Amino acid sequence: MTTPSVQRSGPASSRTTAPAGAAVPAPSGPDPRLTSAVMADYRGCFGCGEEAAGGLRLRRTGVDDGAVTAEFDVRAELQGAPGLAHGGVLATAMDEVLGTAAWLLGKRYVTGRLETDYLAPVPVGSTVHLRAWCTGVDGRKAYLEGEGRVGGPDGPVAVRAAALFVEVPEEHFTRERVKHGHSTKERAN
Ligand SMILES: CCCCCCCCCCCCCC(=O)SCCNC(=O)CCNC(=O)[C@H](O)C(C)(C)COP(=O)(O)OP(=O)(O)OC[C@H]1O[C@@H](n2cnc3c(N)ncnc32)[C@H](O)[C@@H]1OP(=O)(O)O
Repeated sequence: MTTPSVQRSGPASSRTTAPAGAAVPAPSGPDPRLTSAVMADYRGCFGCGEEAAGGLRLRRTGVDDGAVTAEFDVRAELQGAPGLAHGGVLATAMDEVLGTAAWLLGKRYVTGRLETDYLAPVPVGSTVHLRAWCTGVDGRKAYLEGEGRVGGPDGPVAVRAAALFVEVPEEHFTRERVKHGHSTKERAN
């Protein structure tokens, strides 16, 4: 994935900045291992799942200039201050689109660190247009950045994020389910 030409108005912290010389891999699409029964089902995802009634219902829209694109509508139940999107909702949206960009690196990643800058209030009723891209991979660590704009894909940036994702084995997901008694078949029941 090539790093797109976006302007940043402030640096990520040292913990979310790729080290000099870190490779920026091309998006390879989901690794076949990610389509296992454990990893394939995101219907209940708070960020993107169509069955998560109170969730963001973020829609992935494609890849543009090396960045993953997505959008979501700020429904009334996603507000914090009256009439404005909750900051945690915007952080969740950034996590989701950054996670999608990490997914396209073809391995299993989880968020290790997420940094968010809030630049402008986001009104209820607006659509947030999101982009995320990888700035480098260093061993198990993938560095990603992203932004959310309002008023259209080229509108002003309202939220910006930088993150470190860490590659994990599939057992990362199964061992917690086993520990807490959740079955992968549970959702079908
Ligand atoms: C097309 C279809 C698409 C579908 C797409 C679906 C997309 C879904 C999108 C979903 C999106 C939502 C996504 C979500 O919400 S993921 C859910 C939220 N995240 C988690 O639950 C993760 C919880 N944390 C852990 O499990 C462990 O702590 C991890 C796995 C992260 C690391 O524990 P582990 O024992 O395995 O490894 P390690 O500790 O040796 O660390 C390894 C390296 O990483 C460095 N490090 C670690 N943490 C930090 C930190 N905070 N700042 C800076 N550095 C950090 C560390 O120094 C080390 O570096 P080095 O010493 O090697 O140099």
